[in-house]
Amino acid sequence: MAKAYLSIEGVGVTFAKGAARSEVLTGVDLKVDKGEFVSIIGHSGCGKSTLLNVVAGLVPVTTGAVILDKQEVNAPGPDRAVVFQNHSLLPWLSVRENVSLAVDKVFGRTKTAAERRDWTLHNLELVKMTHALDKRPSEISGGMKQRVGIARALAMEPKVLLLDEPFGALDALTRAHLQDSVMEIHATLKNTVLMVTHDVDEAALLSDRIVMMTNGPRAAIGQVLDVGLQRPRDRLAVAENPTYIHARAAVIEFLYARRAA
Ligand SMILES: Nc1ncnc2c1ncn2[C@@H]1O[C@H](COP(=O)(O)OP(=O)(O)OP(=O)(O)O)[C@@H](O)[C@H]1O
Repeated sequence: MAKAYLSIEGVGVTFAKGAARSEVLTGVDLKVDKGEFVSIIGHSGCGKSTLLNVVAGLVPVTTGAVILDKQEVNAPGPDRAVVFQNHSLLPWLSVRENVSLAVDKVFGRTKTAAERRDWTLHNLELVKMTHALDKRPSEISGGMKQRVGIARALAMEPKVLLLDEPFGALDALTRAHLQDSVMEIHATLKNTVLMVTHDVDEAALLSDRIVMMTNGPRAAIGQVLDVGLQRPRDRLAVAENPTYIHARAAVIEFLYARRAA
């Protein structure tokens, strides 16, 4: 059998503080193919971000391993770019500089200065932010900041894009625009994406598969749903689509009937 591109194998995480230990994740197994968009959903505090942070290399596993493209993950790296809920842009740098800093770091040896400039612009074009190149983060909206964060992550050409509730702090309309942008980018770049979300509609609209986690402590994967919706997906059209309605209902049933917090 072909090996998965990203493989989470028997991952368990226990946090220890002094004598106190809390086992947050146990026996998490998940295989993600190249180009797949996978969402992780579950009740608050079950360990979704912890799992994403393990893949990012920010939290060490207590048991098991994460293998990405045949290499074991044990530290953060540019092959796994993370976009967090609250933007992490540097306030003293412009939009362009926030992205070019990452581009220079990753491609300083392999691309010329002109290529790096073009690459920075190209990624800001992908998220429709070239109108604000010289603005600082304090001068742009929350949605725009998340767009820049996504451009910065994409510009690193990661093997996996890790999204930790990237739209969680945005109003509904901005959120919808950003979700559409992420779908367009995914259609163009065919990148591999792992996204944590609380939002059932978002998970059903964006994902190929939805990973549903059991409640913590000792959270594990309870069920994995194949969404089975054709792409490209249109948010208005899917609302009437039986496959979408079924996927949504299955996640709601898991979260609120079988795993009520
Ligand atoms: N560094 C840490 N040290 C100790 N405990 C931690 C640490 N990080 C997370 N936890 C604990 O692990 C559990 C899972 O947290 P995590 O943030 O992964 O959950 P989550 O499902 O992403 O939550 P939410 O949906 O509310 O963001 C929580 O009980 C949290 O307090």
